[in-house]
Amino acid sequence: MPHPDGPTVAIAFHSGYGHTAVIAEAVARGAEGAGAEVVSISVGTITEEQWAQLDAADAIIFGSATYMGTASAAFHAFAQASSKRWFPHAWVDKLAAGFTNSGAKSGDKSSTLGYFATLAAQHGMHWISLGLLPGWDSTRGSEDDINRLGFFLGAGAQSPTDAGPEAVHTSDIATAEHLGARVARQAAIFRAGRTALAA
Ligand SMILES: Cc1cc2nc3c(=O)[nH]c(=O)nc-3n(C[C@H](O)[C@H](O)[C@H](O)COP(=O)(O)O)c2cc1C
Repeated sequence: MPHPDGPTVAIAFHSGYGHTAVIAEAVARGAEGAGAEVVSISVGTITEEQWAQLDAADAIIFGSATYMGTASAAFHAFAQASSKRWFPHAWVDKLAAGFTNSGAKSGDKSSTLGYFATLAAQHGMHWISLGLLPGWDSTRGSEDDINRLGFFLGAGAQSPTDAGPEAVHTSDIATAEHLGARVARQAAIFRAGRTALAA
């Protein structure tokens, strides 16, 4: 349930074949569970009303499948269209975070997350990292550990290329829920801080 004075977290994502959409839903669940109002926007079909929702959000979480070592073409088209917001510094001081999903365990997902962080910096946003230690990095670990792929910049997920969205890994879903909750909490802190400073 959104908290009445809670932050608004927007998720701006692209998923060509539905796997990354499962991760986006998990991010949304996590943010909602932490008291945020959540707006999920599939950027390939973004409308003027949805651009306005991004402008009004406290935080924007960027998400895309990794295609050819970066975000999808549809996500890049969205990012380039966001230059209209860059000119007037419309998104400055919002919080930002990111998630991606790909076929290989690595698959150059770091490159996609790094791109999201650069996009956020270009807009003057504050980047929120994943905030988890790596899972599955010792003999006691397993692929069921949260953050099993060991990312720091954001949430990473791996889905087999020959299976549908139902095969998205439960650990990656839990990791994405964590990211959504963390961004919602940080956004609530920023919101409360701004209110306190303005009083
Ligand atoms: C055009 C294209 C490029 C891809 N490039 C990569 C890549 O660079 N690294 C990787 O691990 N997987 C790559 N994949 C696999 C996708 O990332 C993977 O299937 C992912 O689950 C797709 O997510 P989606 O269903 O949200 O589109 C690529 C797939 C396509 C269609």
